Parts: sequence; structure tokens; C-alpha cells
Amino acid sequence: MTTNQVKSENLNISSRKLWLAAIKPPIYSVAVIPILAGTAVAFAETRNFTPNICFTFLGSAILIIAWLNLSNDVFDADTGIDVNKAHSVVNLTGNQSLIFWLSNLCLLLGFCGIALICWWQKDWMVFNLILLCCALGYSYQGPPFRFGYLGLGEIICFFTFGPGAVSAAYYSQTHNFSLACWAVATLIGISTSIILFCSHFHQVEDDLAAGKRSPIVRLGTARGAKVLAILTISIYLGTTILSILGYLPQTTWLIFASLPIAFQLVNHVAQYHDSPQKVSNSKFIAVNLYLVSSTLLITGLVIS
Ligand SMILES: C/C(=C\COP(=O)(O)OP(=O)(O)O)CCC[C@H](C)CCC[C@H](C)CCCC(C)C
Ligand SMILES: O=C(O)C1=CC(=O)c2ccccc2C1=O
Repeated sequence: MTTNQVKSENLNISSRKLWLAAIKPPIYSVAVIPILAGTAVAFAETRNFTPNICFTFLGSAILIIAWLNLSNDVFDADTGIDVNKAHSVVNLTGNQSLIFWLSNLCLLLGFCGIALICWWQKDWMVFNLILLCCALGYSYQGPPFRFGYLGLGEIICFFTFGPGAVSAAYYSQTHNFSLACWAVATLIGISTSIILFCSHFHQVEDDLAAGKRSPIVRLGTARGAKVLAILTISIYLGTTILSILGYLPQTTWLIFASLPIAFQLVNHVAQYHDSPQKVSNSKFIAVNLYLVSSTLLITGLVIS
């Protein structure tokens, strides 16, 4: 291989890495888990499962998360907060309006899927719930609200990915709501918000420069690490209390098998909270905790 061929190979690899970081495949688990969780509670309670509803919901949720992330890069390009972010789809393509319209297309297709479910069922509750979640998602990042800049992202994240998405998936299978559904939604909401919370530790400088008062900017990284520990403990404490009160089956205690990842996350952030480069992977440990703990919770529900 000539020197030029080696250089071009290296460029290809780093460009592939940037695109992967921009598309963020692991983040798409936040589309899959709430739908499977709501469907699993429905199955645990009724022993009924309607596959076409579940798979259409999954496809729509993935499209909605694509909208959320593409439009996040579009809106962040407007505020200038992503100037140093090489893995922004807008920075990579240099075409903000193309990404804007691509994101809108994803949203439209996602809504078509949800509308199809409601049309099959002649009941528009699920559509209204997801519309509300998307409106809140827009308010996190889009003008004139940009609530994420006020530090409200984690609260919005809790309600949309927890009670909103989980109850919509449950309702799509049962045409009802239940206490177990709200119990599982609370746990999923907390673990999703932990992902967003962790994503702010390494961005304090850029956030301050762009006037974004993320929870970590407000609390400082040291106190943020303590809040993370409390949030993480609350997943396990919550599961224990909810199952003792009878809202969840005891098989959901399977979630405790994810404790090693919880320790890894809390220790990593406690140790490196003020070192942006080292703490930057905490978001991916948080996604790992989310995936493993939610899968164990869902398994516990299905085998109950
Ligand atoms: C886009 C999100 C976070 C990225 O934030 P940030 O700009 O700080 O990160 P970068 O550094 O990567 O630019 C997530 C925001 C989530 C939002 C608060 C709530 C969204 C709700 C969804 C639309 C609900 C979808 C439900 C679905 C499962 C059907
Ligand atoms: O890019 C990100 O950092 C996130 C994207 C995203 O869609 C999401 C959804 C739910 C919780 C956290 C996050 C992110 O952190």
C-alpha cells in the first residue's frame, strides 16, 4: 500500500466513525424499550399479544427518534452550541435544510404508523399520547421554547419516555391503563432520564458558552455525580417498593442482576465528573445500564 492509500484508508475510517457517532445507533434503544415494556406489562396481565400493533409501533418509534436526533442537530446549529461537534449530522453534511426536511419526513412517517394503529383500532388515544410526547420533545430543543436550555430536559424525558410512551404501548395492546403500567413507566422514565443527565457532564464548557443551563451546569459536576447516584439507587429501591406493594411481580427483582453496571456508572462518574474527556463515555455506560436493566425488567414481567 502506498502512503497516499494508507492516508485515504485512515480518512475513511475516521469519517465512518464520525458518521456512526452522529447517527448514534445505541440511542435507538430508547425507541424500542418503552414499547416492549408497555407490551410486556400488557402480556403479563392479559396473556394477549397483538404482533402487528407491536411491530408497527416499534417502526414508528424508531422513526420518531430519528426525527428527534436529526432535528436536534438542526436546532443546535441555529444556536451555535454544536460548533465544536464534528459528529453533528448538519456539520458532516454541511446541509442544514436537507437534514431539516429529512427529519420532518421521519416524523411524518412515524405519525403515519401510529395513525395506522389507531385506524385499525378505531381509537385515537395512542395517537394523542404520542403527539403530546413529540410536542414535548420539540419543546426541549426547538424555538421558541428550547426548554433544554433551561435545564428541563430530564423532566420532559422522564414523562415522555416513561408514562407517555410506556402507557401508549400498553394501551395499544389493551385499550386500558393499569397501576402496573404506571409502575413500569416510572422505572423506565428514570433510567431514560439518567442517559440524558450523563450526556451533559462533558459539555459544561460548550453549554455555558451557548447559554445552556443544563442540570450539570446548574448543579456543578461534583453535585451532579451525587444526584446521579441517587437516581440510580432509585431504580432498584423503586422496583423493591413497587413489588412489595404488589404493583409489580417479584420476578421483576431480576433487575438486580444489572447492579454491576449501575456500580460501574456511578463510580466512573464519581471519579471523573470534572474531566470532560474521561467522563464523556458515561452516556454509553448509562445506555448500557438502561438496556440491561430494562431487558431484565421486561423478562421478569413476561415470565411472571
Ligand atoms: C435529542 C435529545 C438529547 C440530545 O440533547 P443535547 O442537545 O444536549 O445533545 P447533543 O450534545 O447530542 O446535541 C433527547 C431529548 C429527549 C426529549 C427531552 C424528549 C423527547 C420525547 C420523544 C419525542 C418521545 C418519543 C416516544 C417514542 C418512544 C414513541
Ligand atoms: O444525543 C443524545 O445525547 C441523546 C439522544 C436521544 O435521543 C436521547 C433520548 C433519550 C434520552 C437521552 C437521549 C440522549 O442523550
